[in-house]
Amino acid sequence: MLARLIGVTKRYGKTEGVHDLSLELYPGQAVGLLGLNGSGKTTTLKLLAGMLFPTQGRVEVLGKSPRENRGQIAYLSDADNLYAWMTPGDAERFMRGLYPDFNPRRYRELLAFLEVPQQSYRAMSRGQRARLRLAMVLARDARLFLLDEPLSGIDVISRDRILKSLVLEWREEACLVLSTHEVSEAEGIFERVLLLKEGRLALDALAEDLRARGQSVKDAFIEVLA
Ligand SMILES: Nc1ncnc2c1ncn2[C@@H]1O[C@H](COP(=O)(O)OP(=O)(O)OP(=O)(O)O)[C@@H](O)[C@H]1O
Repeated sequence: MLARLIGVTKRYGKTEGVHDLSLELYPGQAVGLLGLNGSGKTTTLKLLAGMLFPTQGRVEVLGKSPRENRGQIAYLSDADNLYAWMTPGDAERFMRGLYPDFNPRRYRELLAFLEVPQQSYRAMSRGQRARLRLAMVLARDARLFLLDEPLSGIDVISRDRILKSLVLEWREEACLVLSTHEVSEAEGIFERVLLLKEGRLALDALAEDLRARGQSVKDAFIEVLA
């Protein structure tokens, strides 16, 4: 097992971000984290990344707290948060300085695959910015990848191409958790889907088990929300 949440509740004052959440993540898995707006996806990813502490319960990454294993975790927030002057080359130097596991060769392959233009962040479109931030994070050799709505702003044709390539060629040694509220996007892509509803884990299923039941991810989603 690579990471787990054990009975985790996170409260923000009176609001609950997640409630009594338990789940286990394994190497080689590409997991789709689904849910409506406000269902707790970002909270879950931040708890796993060690950016939030549980109000109750425990989070472990490789048997330690996420903070103790920070070097093994690659987290991509949903915020548009790079320096305006940074070009892809500057971003490479920045990441190399920060993360010993940053792989420059993979980064350059990703820049080409994601068609990131060689210009400053400020001059990029929203989708181009999302592509650059994705390349920066995926170029790491971390064990746990936590991507919060990484494709938001990217056009629908490219989203499909990027997601398929990312998930279907996922690395054996690492686990990917990718959040999206676009349920249709998860169809036929992820081997496992987690569905959050009002901060609770409403479904944790292997796609093949859903298929065996004759259910699509969307069917399961609608059933859970009903
Ligand atoms: N900093 C905060 N302060 C107060 N409440 C918060 C905070 N962050 C999140 N929440 C609340 O926690 C709940 C879960 O939010 P979260 O951002 O985890 O959902 P989400 O599934 O990522 O939503 P979205 O799809 O809109 O990004 C929501 O009710 C939200 O209002």
